[in-house]
Amino acid sequence: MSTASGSTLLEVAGLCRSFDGVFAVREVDLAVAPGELRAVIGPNGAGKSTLFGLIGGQLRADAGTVVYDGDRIDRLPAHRRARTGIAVVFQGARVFAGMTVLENVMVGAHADTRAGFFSAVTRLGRHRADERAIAPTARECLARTGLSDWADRPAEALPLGQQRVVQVARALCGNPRLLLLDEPASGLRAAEREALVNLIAELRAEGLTMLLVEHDVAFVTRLADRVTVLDLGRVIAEGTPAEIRADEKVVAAYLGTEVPA
Ligand SMILES: Nc1ncnc2c1ncn2[C@@H]1O[C@H](COP(=O)(O)OP(=O)(O)OP(=O)(O)O)[C@@H](O)[C@H]1O
Repeated sequence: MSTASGSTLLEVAGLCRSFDGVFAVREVDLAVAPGELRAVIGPNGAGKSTLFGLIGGQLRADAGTVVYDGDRIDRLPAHRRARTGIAVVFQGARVFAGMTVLENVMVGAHADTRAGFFSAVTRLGRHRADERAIAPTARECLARTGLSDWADRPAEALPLGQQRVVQVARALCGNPRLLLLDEPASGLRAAEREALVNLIAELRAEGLTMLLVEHDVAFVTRLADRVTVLDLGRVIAEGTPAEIRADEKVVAAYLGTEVPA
């Protein structure tokens, strides 16, 4: 099937997923243009991570479609979606201990899924020819993310903020056209968040299409072209950051947690 127009890279329609009979994601529609940075926000339990998994392929939809670059991908396993050019940075993902920063990033060229990372880790070192081919790309990704000086350090020795940047560099190593980020700023200190905001802004300026799932409204409203707001699994609002901040339904959904001015 080929439904996406030239102005849409990712098109989600009527997407539903329930757990134990309760909807986590309900009739969600979402269309992301090439080069767009789309944020998905919502209070705890709104369905953000579920939607993320339905797009990345870690979860299967009960109903609805996910069309990427004109093709339906909702029945594909995660590693096949990755091969089409969708890269994922998972919530709370950790670097591989016992590997350098460069090696961690090189895994991204092999790895298609979280499970795939482990086979990729064991493959690294066994296929020296592959390594020689991938290393220049990985070094480019390190340069792009400001990590070049850390290339040969043990990844687990880096501060958490830079470990998060390693995850982004690893995702970039697969040369994605769509980058999915699930709460990349969680647990980071203010200066680390600032560095991450700047990095994501640079990737946006380079034209990379991104879907950023985030609990922190202030973080995304500084970055996003458009914001989709979920509450109880449904889209309750979509618009520019300014429109979203002024939306009464959004303010009500976040009642008590304060939508920043
Ligand atoms: N694997 C699962 N099994 C059962 N219920 C689940 C599962 N995953 C999610 N849910 C439920 O689906 C709903 C949406 O959860 P989800 O994690 O997608 O929300 P979220 O917006 O990402 O929340 P948070 O901001 O707290 O991470 C919640 O009610 C959650 O309890």
